[in-house]
Amino acid sequence: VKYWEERSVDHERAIPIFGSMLPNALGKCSNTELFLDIYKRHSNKRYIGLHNYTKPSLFVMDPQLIKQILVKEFETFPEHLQFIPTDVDPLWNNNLFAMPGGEKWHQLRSILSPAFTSSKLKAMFILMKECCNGFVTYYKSKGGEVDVDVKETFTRFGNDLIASTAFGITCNSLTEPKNEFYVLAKDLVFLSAFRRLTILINIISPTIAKIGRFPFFPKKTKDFFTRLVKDTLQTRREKNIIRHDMLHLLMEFQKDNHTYQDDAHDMPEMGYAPVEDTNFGKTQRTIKLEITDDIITSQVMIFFFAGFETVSTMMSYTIYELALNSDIQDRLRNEVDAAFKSGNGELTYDKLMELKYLDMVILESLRKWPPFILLDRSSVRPYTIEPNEPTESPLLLEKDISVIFPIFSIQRDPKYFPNPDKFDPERFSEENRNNIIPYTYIPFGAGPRNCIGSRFALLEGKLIVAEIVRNFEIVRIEKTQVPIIYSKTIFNPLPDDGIWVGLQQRKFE
Ligand code: HEM
Repeated sequence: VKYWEERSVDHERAIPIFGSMLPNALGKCSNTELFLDIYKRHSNKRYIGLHNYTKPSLFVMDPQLIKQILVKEFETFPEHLQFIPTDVDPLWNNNLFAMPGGEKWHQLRSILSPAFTSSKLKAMFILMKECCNGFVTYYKSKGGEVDVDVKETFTRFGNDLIASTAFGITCNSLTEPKNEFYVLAKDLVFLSAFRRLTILINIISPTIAKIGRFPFFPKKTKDFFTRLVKDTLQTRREKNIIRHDMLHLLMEFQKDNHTYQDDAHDMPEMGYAPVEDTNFGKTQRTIKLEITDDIITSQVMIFFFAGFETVSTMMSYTIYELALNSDIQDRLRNEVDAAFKSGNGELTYDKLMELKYLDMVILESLRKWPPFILLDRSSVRPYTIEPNEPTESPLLLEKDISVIFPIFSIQRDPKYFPNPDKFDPERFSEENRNNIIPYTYIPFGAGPRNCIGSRFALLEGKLIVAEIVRNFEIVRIEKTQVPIIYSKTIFNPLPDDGIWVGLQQRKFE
């Protein structure tokens, strides 16, 4: 616990085992509040040291330094802190997120990137629309006004959407709430107390974690999804089935495992560029990695894992803010209604992309409520942070040091976003967005390891929000929590009792 003191770095107090995390470990506050408090105590500094339990971690708050570590020094900080030892659960360890940042990750990232270009997203848009229609039809069938826990319902919607676009499976978790896919998928994504403990053991003592060999995914769910992917692959191969989803794209790559021109430059201008562009992925690469069925399974699992909770959080908070801000809702509805009208009652991909106010609303939702409160990186070689001022000294970071970037706190800092608790889409108007200080808005991360699914997530989020605003008035009800009381056990900024709003069916002449 003297790690930072010995290096004369300003730091948060730490105690054995719990490090700087005691208030959360004792259930006194949520993670969101813990990190927000730490940030507020030190927000005039570039960085401080803290202890993530026993792991010394550098807590970086300065946007310039964030850029330096995430982008310029990517080769020094190319990976995340490992949740479990690298050889314990291949299904987890072989996915893009968990993989250490070497050549294998580079190659896999290059292989997967084309799945998220505009042409591929456009093809998947049709599948997304089917899921949206299912959602709207379900709530319309209830008639009048319904009270909805949007977190729960978007978790179901997000499940069906990613089941369709990644796994190639059709399910309706609203009309069949206990379908096997949904029940097991929740098991996969939900971090039970035991799974959280295994992650913690790996942070506190990687040696014990290596001996324990606790897998990341529960066996039953892992077996179910592995079998499902294998069976789907086999059926498609036998019957030559083509469905425009991620499984199909991965199968195509498996067949033609050579060189391709990464068409990342074909990315649509999805409103405000969610991440800093880098040159990575824009050059021609020769892919040597063999895409086995197991590698395919690992990737669809991570798309599921990474895109299920995050997207449902983004959509829930957007709808929640619209319920609380009726003026913003009305303005958005006017824009959406006009788009439906010009498409004769249909919302096309191109029309959706043109909706500027919708873009501003979603971006502001991701500012105020980023689904991940932190980003992290680990170093693979020593690195020195040079001083910025005469009073500072160089700081030598050793190999394997963990670096944390408090996205939630930065995006709620009044220095960067005045009146930060106000939901104000104008921050992202065409004139204003240029004034946002780079690296103070990074809900999808930044640098080569940014979120590969950001455009997919924005498309999905925009589509369902537009459909809801088109078909329902969103209203505040008694159960709508203001302010939100964060759960002390869920890592990210969510309440324990759901996010409630009322949906009133609109009447069209
Ligand atoms: C609103 C929704 C989402 C948010 C806020 C989000 C956020 C993030 C963040 C913060 C990271 C880490 C970036 C970094 O460390 O710089 C990440 C990584 C990742 N995300 Fe997302 N994500 C979302 C949706 C999705 C979706 C829908 C998918 C897949 C279809 C996805 C797949 C991934 C993958 C595979 C990675 C790891 C990338 C790599 O390490 O190369 N995410 N996401």
